[in-house]
Amino acid sequence: MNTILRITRMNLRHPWQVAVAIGSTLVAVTLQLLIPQLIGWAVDHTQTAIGGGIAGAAADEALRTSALLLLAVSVLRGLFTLAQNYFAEAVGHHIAYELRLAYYEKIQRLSFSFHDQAHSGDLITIGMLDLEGVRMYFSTALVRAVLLIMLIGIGACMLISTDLALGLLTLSFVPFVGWRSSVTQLKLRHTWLDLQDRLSVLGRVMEENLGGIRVVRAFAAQPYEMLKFDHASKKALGLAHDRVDIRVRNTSAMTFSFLFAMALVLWIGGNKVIAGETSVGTLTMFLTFMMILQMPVRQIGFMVNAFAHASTCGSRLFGLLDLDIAIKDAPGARPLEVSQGTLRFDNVSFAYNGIENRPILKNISFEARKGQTIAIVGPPGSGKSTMAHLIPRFYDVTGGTITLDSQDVREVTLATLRRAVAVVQQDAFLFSTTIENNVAYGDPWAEEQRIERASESAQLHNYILGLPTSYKTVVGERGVSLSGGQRQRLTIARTMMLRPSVIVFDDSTAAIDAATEQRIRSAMRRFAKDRVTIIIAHRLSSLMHADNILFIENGEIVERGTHQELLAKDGRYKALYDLQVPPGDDMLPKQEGGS
Ligand SMILES: Nc1ncnc2c1ncn2[C@@H]1O[C@H](COP(=O)(O)OP(=O)(O)OP(=O)(O)O)[C@@H](O)[C@H]1O
Repeated sequence: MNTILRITRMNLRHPWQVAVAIGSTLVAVTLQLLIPQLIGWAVDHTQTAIGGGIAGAAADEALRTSALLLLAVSVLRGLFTLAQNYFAEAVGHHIAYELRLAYYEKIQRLSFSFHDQAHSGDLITIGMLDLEGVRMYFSTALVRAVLLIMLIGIGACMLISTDLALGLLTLSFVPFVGWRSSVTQLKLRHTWLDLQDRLSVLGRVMEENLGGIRVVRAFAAQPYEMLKFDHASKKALGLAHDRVDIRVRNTSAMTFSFLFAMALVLWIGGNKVIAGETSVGTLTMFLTFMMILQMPVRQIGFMVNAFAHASTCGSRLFGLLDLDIAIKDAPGARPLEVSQGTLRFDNVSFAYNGIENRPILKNISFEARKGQTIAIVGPPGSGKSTMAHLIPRFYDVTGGTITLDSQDVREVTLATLRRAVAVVQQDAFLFSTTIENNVAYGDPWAEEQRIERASESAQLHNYILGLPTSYKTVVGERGVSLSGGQRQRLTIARTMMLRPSVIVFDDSTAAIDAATEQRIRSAMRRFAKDRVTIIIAHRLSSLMHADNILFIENGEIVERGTHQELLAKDGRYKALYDLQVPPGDDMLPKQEGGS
């Protein structure tokens, strides 16, 4: 009920369109109620004229007048129905527009901990189908309710006041058809929700298949994938059959009860006409009214369903819109001001979703000053990426503090923090647009020369120039037309377009060969002078030049120091070094001593 009230209140934010839609409905219904009366009146007048022996001109006149009146009423009714539909739809579309923006904005702001658990397919379903359910509420539920209440209510009063017995007979099919249609629609709705679930499973199977099409082909898994799809598809087909079954059986029952009531009206009404208790015109009016009432009464079910549908869709949609955002600006947060550019981790601990008994990071402390390079190395799953994700507040620390120039990252505005901290992600995600747009993603108005300089530093410029449409080349979905290494270099160029105070390379050169990586590092030397650089890598050649190397194991720093200091310690780092470098072979690039 709260959801319905909330949607109604949203509709009322467009008062004049709502007023025109409801006003037009009222006029259209009034005109519709005139039609049976006009027909009855025409029949009676014509009959009186024939009975009085003045057939010819008077009967003609009566017929012409009623035909013209009928035409005028029908045209007017059509025009008001048009206005009703137009404005009711307009209200719905305005609401859909507002909700779509609010929904998209909310999804943009919801924190990573939410997105870690939500399925993107489900979020798209809420944003499309549930939003559509709320959009339809005004025209299919509210306006239809006004129309049906008016039509059936006023019509019933008119008929009963004309002839009690015939009136009750005429309306006798209304409760049955109204009930059957509501039950049917609610049953259909139930199966519709099931069908939605099954279709979204089907969507997920398809989405996953398309996303992993290379894996499917490489494993020759098409038959298995077909089987999976067929299984999900058959379930949907079974439900679709059930729905047709429910609909057909109920349509027949409703049509039968209507025709049965009509036969009764004709029989008893006919007897009344013969007995002189009522006129042929009145009987015609009753029968015409039944015809007019048939469709709206069947729509009672649609209306009941529309209320239920709007309520379910609305509660899902509002459930998401009302979610509290875990990571947002603290009250009174100030813009981050960077002068020295010193990053500090002070006794930082972290656990995903606040699950304290599964800590991912424990008591991490280190400091990095402007111009320094910090490297993080350690076994897979030891918490390296997690450390990087805490700096721009993708997640909040569960203990300790992270500061940038002594300002706690939780106390500055998110917008300024994220401009100051750039992360080149492990997963090189590209948008399906041109190379130029991808590089300039963080600064869409950047001049061409800057885009080219960033691409040059990322060792991609020459490759791009060799493409037929150079920087205007479209990279395909997720950058599918580029190699893994090219994608990574493009994401490096994209980040170099920004001027962050802290830049994190999260295993972002893993797909780039060592020689190209070295050239990128040389090109970046000037860039690195003005900021803190954090390198996360498994390949020691990517990080051994760092000023400070942190070796992480099980979320703790177990060793720290420069490359030489760590080798001298003869601990975990040295063991990893020995694995990667054959004894006697020195990997440290001779021309590079530092960052
Ligand atoms: N979003 C998440 N929700 C819950 N647990 C997570 C999430 N991301 C990572 N983890 C867990 O946290 C631990 C550390 O993950 P993290 O990605 O930081 O490791 P890593 O050292 O960067 O690994 P790799 O070298 O393989 O990239 C892992 O055990 C992982 O399963």
